[in-house]
Amino acid sequence: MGESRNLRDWQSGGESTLSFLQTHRVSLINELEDCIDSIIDRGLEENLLSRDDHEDIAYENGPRKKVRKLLDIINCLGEQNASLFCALFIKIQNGNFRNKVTKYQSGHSESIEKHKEVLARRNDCIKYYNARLGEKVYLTEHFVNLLLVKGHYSLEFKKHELLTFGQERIHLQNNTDVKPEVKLHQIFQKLNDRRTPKKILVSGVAGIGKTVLVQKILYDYAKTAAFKNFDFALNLTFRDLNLVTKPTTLREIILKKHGHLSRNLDEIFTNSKSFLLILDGFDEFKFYNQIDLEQYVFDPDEEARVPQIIGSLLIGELLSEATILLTSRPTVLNHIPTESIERFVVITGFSVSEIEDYFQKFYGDKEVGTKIFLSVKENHFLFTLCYIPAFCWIVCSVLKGHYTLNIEQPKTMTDIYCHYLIVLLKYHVYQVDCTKDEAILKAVLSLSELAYFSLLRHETLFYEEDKEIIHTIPSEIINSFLDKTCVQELGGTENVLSFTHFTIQEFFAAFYYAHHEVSPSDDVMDLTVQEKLDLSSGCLDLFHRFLSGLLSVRNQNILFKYLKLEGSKKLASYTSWLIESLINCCENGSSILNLLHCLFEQQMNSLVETIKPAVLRINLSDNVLSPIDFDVLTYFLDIVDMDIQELDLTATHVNADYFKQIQPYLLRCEKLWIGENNLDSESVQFICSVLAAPDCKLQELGLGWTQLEDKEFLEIHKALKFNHSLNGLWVEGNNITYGAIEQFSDITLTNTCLQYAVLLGNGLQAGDHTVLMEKSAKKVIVAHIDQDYGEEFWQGWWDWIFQRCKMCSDEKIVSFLTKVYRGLGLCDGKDITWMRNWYIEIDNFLEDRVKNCCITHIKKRIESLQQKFREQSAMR
Ligand SMILES: Nc1ncnc2c1ncn2[C@@H]1O[C@H](COP(=O)(O)OP(=O)(O)OP(=O)(O)O)[C@@H](O)[C@H]1O
Repeated sequence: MGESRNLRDWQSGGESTLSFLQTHRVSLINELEDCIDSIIDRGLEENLLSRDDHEDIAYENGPRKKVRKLLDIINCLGEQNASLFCALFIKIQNGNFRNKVTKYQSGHSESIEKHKEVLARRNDCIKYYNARLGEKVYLTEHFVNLLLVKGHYSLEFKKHELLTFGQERIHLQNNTDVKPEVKLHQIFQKLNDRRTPKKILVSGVAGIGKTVLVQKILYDYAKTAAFKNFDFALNLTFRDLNLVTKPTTLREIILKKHGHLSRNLDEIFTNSKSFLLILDGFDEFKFYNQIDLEQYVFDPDEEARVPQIIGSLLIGELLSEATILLTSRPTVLNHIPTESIERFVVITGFSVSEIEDYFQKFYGDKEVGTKIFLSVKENHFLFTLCYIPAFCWIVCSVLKGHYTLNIEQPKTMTDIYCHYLIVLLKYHVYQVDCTKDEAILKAVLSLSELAYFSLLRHETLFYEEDKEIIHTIPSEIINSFLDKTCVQELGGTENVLSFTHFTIQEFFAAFYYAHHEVSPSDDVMDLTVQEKLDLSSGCLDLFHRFLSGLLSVRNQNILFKYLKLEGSKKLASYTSWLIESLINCCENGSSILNLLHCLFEQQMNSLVETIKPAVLRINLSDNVLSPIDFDVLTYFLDIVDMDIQELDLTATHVNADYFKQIQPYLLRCEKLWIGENNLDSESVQFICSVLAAPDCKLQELGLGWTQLEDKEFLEIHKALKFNHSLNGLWVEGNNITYGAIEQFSDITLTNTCLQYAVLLGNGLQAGDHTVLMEKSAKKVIVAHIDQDYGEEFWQGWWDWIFQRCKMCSDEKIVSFLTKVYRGLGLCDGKDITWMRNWYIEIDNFLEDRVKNCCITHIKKRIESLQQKFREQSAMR
């Protein structure tokens, strides 16, 4: 008590505080040792101590040394500060702060602090699969929020996710109606549950961020006030646990990685309520199928095999009060005793904003990151898998050219998927199990066989037991590329497997085709097989691109280097098929986009040079084009340097930026079809500049159904005054009024080439046409169907309309044909035989659509349209 009086006597003796502290130094050390931690924390909070001083004191070994250090520091801080400290000592001694600590507590909090320091140090950097030596990626600077959802969702939704591509796939991530979101800080909290969950399972496909999430939890626990329910939190990885093959105890297991806790483990085990144990990467556990639930371990010091200890922890027999968080890829979930799991969390990865955030953080520059993000976003298929952080990492590293696999800079989508394959194998499978190369290669080929035959059967989801082949593939490979969904069925739950995404399945299917002899009845490249299996060419588009990319010399070399895969014998026959198909498409004007992608995948200019079609007709219609589509187009047109007889960009969402990119090629074009695009005035200006260019070759220009107004139409009129090539202008189904058409009709005075401007379905009334007919320019303005232009002219137009109808979805049919109907309505009542046939044709066509349409309101609209056509036909 004497010492205590010393401190209280501090102000009564009349001496200076500094000399008081010096004379009573010994007694003060005794007096303050019990509460030194509180003093320094408080000192820091009240700015009496700097962070550095606080750290210096905290690092001293033992409380008495800490007090000495503090007194030394105070000695240098001057009289005034010394007085403030003394006041603080007294306050703390009087118990004015609730955190006055006992001797035991001081030791306890010291251990926690020390442990937190260890965790913070261990987790402050993200461990990249493929980081360069010395390269540091700080968690605080690079962590991007991950989307976590509760529990399971339906198989229907899963299927939808698998088959959705591009931005749409990424947007599905935010669907909180189907997937209730859990925030990271809520992971251990009670959320409409009866009790706080103690056993938590976090699952997610390969590379989705499970390990990074674990790091984030530990780092936040160590460095912030988060997860403060836990005094101690620590993690064990199954990769390390695999190394323990002899019987052991939980204590020994923990101490192997957390030796600094040797003096705390007893306390942690007794007070397990505030202990968080994270077990990361169950899918990597060599003994995952040996979690023996018949024999438990009840005591942390009881010896047993690792699977038994893990099983006992999960089931709650060992440290029943502790919180256990287990992470795993989904494919091995049925080996986890899920009956004891109280919370299921699925990491679904990134959504749009997180992907953008990832890119910005990766490049360390917001602007650069956003720019690259936008270009990837436009790449429909590439963007699809960006919900997986590891895929984002591959895309970013590849685009930055900072790739350490010693592979030539990837150029195409297949290159990036190849990297994904190799990274998952090299940095995961090889590390889990150093099986020989041949075994891994064999397994990859078996997996690709599964992908191929499932593709032939239109299967994206499959039951494990139905697929013999699955049992022949080592689990490390299955776990890396497949996903598992648990569904409620009559009589219990069932596990349904799928590839991580359909694009991965297509990639593996192409891998199979490239490296296997397939029987003629299973040859998906054969048109009769495609027909028999009801595989329309569209559903094999990506398969074809991957096949071309995988067969390319570039990727064959990579596969040989990393998988020891012998070169495919199919390259020569494939390239001749590709060249022949491209030539056919160019000559007959059939859809060419996917073949251009396949050609681009080859990255072989000499191959493109062999393409010498008689004419060049490029049909890209009815695809919503993205910048990469224009890249593959320009790649082709740069090498095949011929005049373009026809370029069809109908219904492609082409816009001014794309027009700018393809300007040089437009000047090589004789017929340009850009109808059914919403053309803004900038795009129209652009077309006008092409028309007015002295070297313009355009003979026909299709601008039907492009929302043209009078202003734009008159711009075209102006440009045509300088044009010497255009014969026909097609502007059906726009919003052009009589006034503008009348102005346009003087075009024959300045332009001698133009022979017709087809204006069907614009704002003309029945009488307007007669007035126009009386004008001299009548031969140019074609606002209705009559005999003047002959059957052949109109038959060509009709064939085109009809072909468009066949391409259109039911919904689009209604809007498109309504405009055609309006156009036909303007035609006079002359009895034209061929028109009667058209009405019959359209009636049959609509009849067929009505029969097959399963959406009631659209069906009704088609029926009503059909009725209108019937009435129109009857009036003729
Ligand atoms: N939240 C995140 N923020 C930033 N990068 C992330 C994040 N999550 C994952 N990554 C990136 O993705 C890579 C893979 O993540 P991680 O290793 O955590 O995945 P995983 O789900 O544990 O995969 P696996 O099942 O293959 O072990 C990381 O190396 C990192 O580059």
